Amino acid sequence: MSAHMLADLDLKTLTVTLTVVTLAITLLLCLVGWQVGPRHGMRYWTLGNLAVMLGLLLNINQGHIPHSLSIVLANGLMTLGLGVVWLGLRNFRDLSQPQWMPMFAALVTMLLLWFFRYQVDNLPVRYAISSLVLGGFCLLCAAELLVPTRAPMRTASWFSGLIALAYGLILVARPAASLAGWNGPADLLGGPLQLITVLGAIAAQIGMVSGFILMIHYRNLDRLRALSEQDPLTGALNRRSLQQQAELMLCRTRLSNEPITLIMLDADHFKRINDEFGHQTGDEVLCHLVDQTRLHLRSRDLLGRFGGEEFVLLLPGLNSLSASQVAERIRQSISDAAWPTHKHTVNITVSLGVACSEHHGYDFTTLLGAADAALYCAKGLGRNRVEQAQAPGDAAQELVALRLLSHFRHNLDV
Ligand SMILES: Nc1nc2c(ncn2[C@@H]2O[C@H](COP(=O)(O)OP(=O)(O)OP(=O)(O)O)[C@@H](O)[C@H]2O)c(=O)[nH]1
Repeated sequence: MSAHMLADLDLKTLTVTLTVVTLAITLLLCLVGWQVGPRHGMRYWTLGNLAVMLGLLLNINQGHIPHSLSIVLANGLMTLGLGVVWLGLRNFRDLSQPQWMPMFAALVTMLLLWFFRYQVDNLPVRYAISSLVLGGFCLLCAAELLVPTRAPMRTASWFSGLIALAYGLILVARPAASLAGWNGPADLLGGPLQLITVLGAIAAQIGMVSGFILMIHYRNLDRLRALSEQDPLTGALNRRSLQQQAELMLCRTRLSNEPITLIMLDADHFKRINDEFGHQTGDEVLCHLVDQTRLHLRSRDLLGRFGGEEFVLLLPGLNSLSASQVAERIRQSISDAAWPTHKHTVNITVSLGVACSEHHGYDFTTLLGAADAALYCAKGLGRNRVEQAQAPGDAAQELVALRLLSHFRHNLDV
């Protein structure tokens, strides 16, 4: 925008526009808040914008209402509003929300403005105080937004954060510009820097609030995705997404020619735990099994609930020997960690079958079948043990015998 165009703009019209934009945005936030409920900081953002809008309304009536309202209270409300927006961002990130801080900042701002209006009438100092406090809160908002997060949340959060940072820097630079003599006392009420500040405020309002709404949208998407992918009881992947993610992982490891191992884990005599302690304890034991298992997994490993008390693990990059060692550690830690309920201590063990791509290839169903057969061996050989899958064709008859033995022991409950 050229200096001529800027000179054609008048501050009052721009400030009225900013007030109307803030009002529209507050209404929009109310509507969004209605849909998403009180969570996600939305209530703070709506209240914050409402306070900023009331402050602007008072401010544009300068000359028609007393300065105690149009300057002192107006700036107090704007400070409070931006502070409350900052609280909303902390609420969104599940951080503590020191509610005293915006109120304290607003009170101090009002006291100082009152002093520099009614005791010592000094416009540049008032200008510096309001710029520094409002700019400070914008920078605090930027600090909450420009944090490492995963895509696509990062796009929305950093978008808002960069806007808050840019606008915060403009605001705190204003007193410096005055000190440097770029903005004389006459310019404070309508000079180019003041016009740019108000234009910037309109853009920042629209940009930041659009970013907030996107942030809520991405968070809801994340939650929906987690709901559709996770087993609601244990938090492990559900069977459908286990299969999808396993097939992708198998494809990738085949292309990179890495080994990958599938482990099937099954709780021993789980029916007995349900019968003896009740289904609720049974459910808690399943969660405990998953927690214990996770302790031995890396972030890239997959853990899914295949059904009932049966879980599948996929360990990329591990051959059968290393994966069997992981399986053994899981078995050991579960059998060592008795599960204390409020009434009893439940001892639980697991059996595990291990099948590696080295012998069984990269097809999910084939690996699963091989690990399942190894699991049957582990059950047939007395449970609470790890068995490696036989190479294909090695021991078909032996497997049939072990399946029968496993069924027999299961029926006898030994
Ligand atoms: N509490 C609880 N129980 C479940 C859940 N899913 C399956 N089960 C129970 O898990 C038990 C599985 O029993 P079985 O298949 O006979 O196996 P098991 O008793 O563990 O015996 P082995 O596997 O042979 O050691 C059944 O009693 C199911 O009702 C669940 O989500 N919660």
